[in-house]
Amino acid sequence: MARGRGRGGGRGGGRGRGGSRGGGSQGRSSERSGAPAGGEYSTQPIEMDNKVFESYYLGQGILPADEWLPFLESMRAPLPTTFRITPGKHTTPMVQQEMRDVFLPALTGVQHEGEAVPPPTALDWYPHGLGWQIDVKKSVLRKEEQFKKFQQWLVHETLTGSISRQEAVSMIPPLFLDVKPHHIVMDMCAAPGSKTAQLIEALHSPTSSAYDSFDPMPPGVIVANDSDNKRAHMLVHQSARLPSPNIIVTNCDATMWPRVEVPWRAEGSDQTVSRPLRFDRVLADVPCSGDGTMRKNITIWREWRAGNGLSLHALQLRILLKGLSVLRPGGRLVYSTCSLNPIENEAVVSAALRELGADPANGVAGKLRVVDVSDLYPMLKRCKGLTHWRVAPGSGRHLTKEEPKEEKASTAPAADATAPAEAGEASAAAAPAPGSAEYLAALPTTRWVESYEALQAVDKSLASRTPRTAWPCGQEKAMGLEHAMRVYPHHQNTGGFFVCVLELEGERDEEGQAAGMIRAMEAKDRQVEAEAGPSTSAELQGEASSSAAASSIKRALSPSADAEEPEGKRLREDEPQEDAAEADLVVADPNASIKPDNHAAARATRGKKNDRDEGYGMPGGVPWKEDPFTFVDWRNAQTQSVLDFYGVKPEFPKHNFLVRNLEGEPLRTVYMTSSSVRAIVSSGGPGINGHPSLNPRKMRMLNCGVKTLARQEAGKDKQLECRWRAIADGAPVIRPMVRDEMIARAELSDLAFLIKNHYPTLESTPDSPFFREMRTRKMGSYFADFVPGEHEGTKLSTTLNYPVWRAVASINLMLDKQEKSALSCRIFGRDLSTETGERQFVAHPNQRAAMRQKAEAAALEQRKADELEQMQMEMADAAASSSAAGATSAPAALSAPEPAAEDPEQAAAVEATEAEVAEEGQAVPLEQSDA
Ligand SMILES: C[S@@+](CC[C@H](N)C(=O)[O-])C[C@H]1O[C@@H](n2cnc3c(N)ncnc32)[C@H](O)[C@@H]1O
Repeated sequence: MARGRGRGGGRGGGRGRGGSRGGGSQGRSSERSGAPAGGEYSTQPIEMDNKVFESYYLGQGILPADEWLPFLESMRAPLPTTFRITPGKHTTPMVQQEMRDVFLPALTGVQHEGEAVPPPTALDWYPHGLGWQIDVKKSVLRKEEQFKKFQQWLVHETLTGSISRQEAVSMIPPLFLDVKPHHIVMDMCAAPGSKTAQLIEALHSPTSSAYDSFDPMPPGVIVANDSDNKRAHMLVHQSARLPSPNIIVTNCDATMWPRVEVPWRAEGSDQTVSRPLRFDRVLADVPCSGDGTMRKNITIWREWRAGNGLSLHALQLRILLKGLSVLRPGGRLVYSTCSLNPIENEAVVSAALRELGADPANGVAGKLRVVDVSDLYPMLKRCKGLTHWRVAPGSGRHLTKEEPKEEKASTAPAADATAPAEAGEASAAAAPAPGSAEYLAALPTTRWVESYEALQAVDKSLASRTPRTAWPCGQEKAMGLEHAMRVYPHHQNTGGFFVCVLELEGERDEEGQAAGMIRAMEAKDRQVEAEAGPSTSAELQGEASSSAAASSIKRALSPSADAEEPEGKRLREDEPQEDAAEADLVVADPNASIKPDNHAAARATRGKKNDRDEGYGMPGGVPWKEDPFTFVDWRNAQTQSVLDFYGVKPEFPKHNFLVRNLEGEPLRTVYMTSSSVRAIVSSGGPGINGHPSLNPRKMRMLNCGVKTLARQEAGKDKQLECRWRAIADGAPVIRPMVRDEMIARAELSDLAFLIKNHYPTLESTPDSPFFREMRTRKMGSYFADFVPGEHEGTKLSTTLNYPVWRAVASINLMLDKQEKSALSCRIFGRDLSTETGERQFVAHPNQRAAMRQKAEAAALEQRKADELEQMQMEMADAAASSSAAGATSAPAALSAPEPAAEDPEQAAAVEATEAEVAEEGQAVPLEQSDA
């Protein structure tokens, strides 16, 4: 079971108002309601009180006794909203500055109904001051103007990927994973993707928040996986917020992660070998009972029982062991849960350590060690991992004798929470009661069973259903389990979390796994190019008449028959349903939709129809039906037109263009991947059912790379040399590798004009050097560098780069409306494109989907009308010329209609569609994660 809905989750909402519902629990019920197991929403207030929970954790001794009450109090308080500013984007300094210089002062000293409202605070342990927290009531957010504005900013910047809303504790595991740009990283249970976002950020901007530290295409790879198909698609949306050529999204049961073969070449060698993919870093943020999220998922209060954690232990261990099996020697794995239960935490790690040979009693360290990271992030308050815990496998009276009431206090926490406390040991003197004696006496009895053998003796059937590894082996201290970290809510006003950093024995591998894969791909590319011999693009243009290309063009013109753009399809089908409170700071819990996935492994085995079926299962019951992932032959005429027009430098990765059709033909959208991603995607042997390679199928790949080029229709007057327009997402990757003439220097005033005016005609543009220059250019895609400067009292202090489209008679900044509006507000303090200056963003996914569909339908209609008009004109031309020449052949236009002309109106329609698609791709707000 995953944390959240099902047995124990729900949607977080407003602040509990303390309506009491019996049981003397004044102030412990919440008007927040939650979804019960059946999925129906309850309007009943939920009691934030569970005596079984208290009895269990007091018995586990997870905290010193004097911390028990503050802990409980904190667990009942609403969780503050936390967010991170995305590092390394060129907008990062602006967003940081807005937070520090605009919002922080505006939100300081605010009074609401006579009470002081606390201002936002920076998370002192989060690097570069990028993490923030705000702890105010919903009523304040709704009523106070400053907070309303702040909230809008937060939602808008989240939609554009400049901010990620994420629970503070969820930010911890990726920090300790210590991802470097050359690492191949696996996020085993990644959805909805808040930690994946951090991993992507770390790969591209490892050491600093500054844009100059940003590497648009580092050597490494992030594989983001989730077994739940719908949730895995959330990862596709998530990765679209932070576009990267280095990402692969997969939909596997992590316990069944396949053997993936990749080409690899050692430094200095001239031999490429095929070897299994190994990861430098693995994040195992496993499904868990989620009781560390009770401040947000209040239904867990009602549903909590000891068995929830116990039933997940085996799955968690299997995921961890699989993660370790794909980790390279010397590699690092971070195991984490948002559960406080040692059965899901220390017990899982202890079992893995033993599985990998740790036997401290006999002086054997084993191949795996728990890393002491106590010197890292010292401002982060955390407790040591437990070295002893107890197991309560059931509630039957036969399991243990009822403890005498006076001994009940023995289950209260010991002063040293990490010290072993024998089951049933009476230590009342050392354990001050968390409340009165009566309070303790009223707690229900937890049936602790001392050992697996003791359980077998009293209940064989229960023993057969209980994992032996749930019990400690007694060597936990020697195995270093106290180096694990427990984060408790009352220490820093957060949720609860468990994090353990593990490293496999092995040589330090400074270069990482990606380097050998990239060497292998480069060697292959050199060989392919040498074999092909020198080829001019003029020669290659002739190949465009091949039948594959012709049929592809036809498909491109007939979108309904086109299998491309699977994402668009998915966006509609898998739109995450979020509640109406989405635009509020406290957003719906993404894990509310997690269902238990205990049987994923079994389903996966059943899903294998025969030995030739490399699909290996159907997580979530969904078969793998993805369009092929095919790299485009660099000699393809379309690719050549791109290489020629953009005048790419020798280092341009011309072999790394990827499309989603079998023919490898660029039709509408072309993706770019890193060479390391290409090594993974294009390998594993020949695919089946015509798929070019086996790995994507084995990995149940959903998506990879970054959208980089979009097809633009040629104008009537055939001015368009290259039909491929740079997309903003992929622009940072290709911009550094195009000829200088493709990049035009522009001023802040030019940016203001382009924001204000949508597809302005060239005649209407100001007489600035940038627009003068653009008027002389051929129709096509260019990059504008907006350099630091001033305009009407506004200052730009960093260079911004965006693609622009030079149409026949107009020009446009190629940013979607939402992004343009955010940019304008950051720089000019208002949206210059609207009369009111209000921000323009669409927070709700259903609205976004509707808008996108409308724009697509309008563009399609427009295109059909244009095609018809074009065909009629050409037929008329052909008829005129054939009658003039006395010829009888059919008009050429009948067999190959020319695409419609590009004029400002049509360009605007296409751009609107593109904008909506782009918007859709980026627009899923980064949920306040579970994580
Ligand atoms: C705790 S959530 C992960 C949160 C995520 N790491 C984040 O930061 O956004 C656990 C995830 O594990 C997934 N899951 C459950 N069983 C799985 C399995 N056998 N293999 C892979 N993923 C699994 C669930 O679908 C769920 O999305």
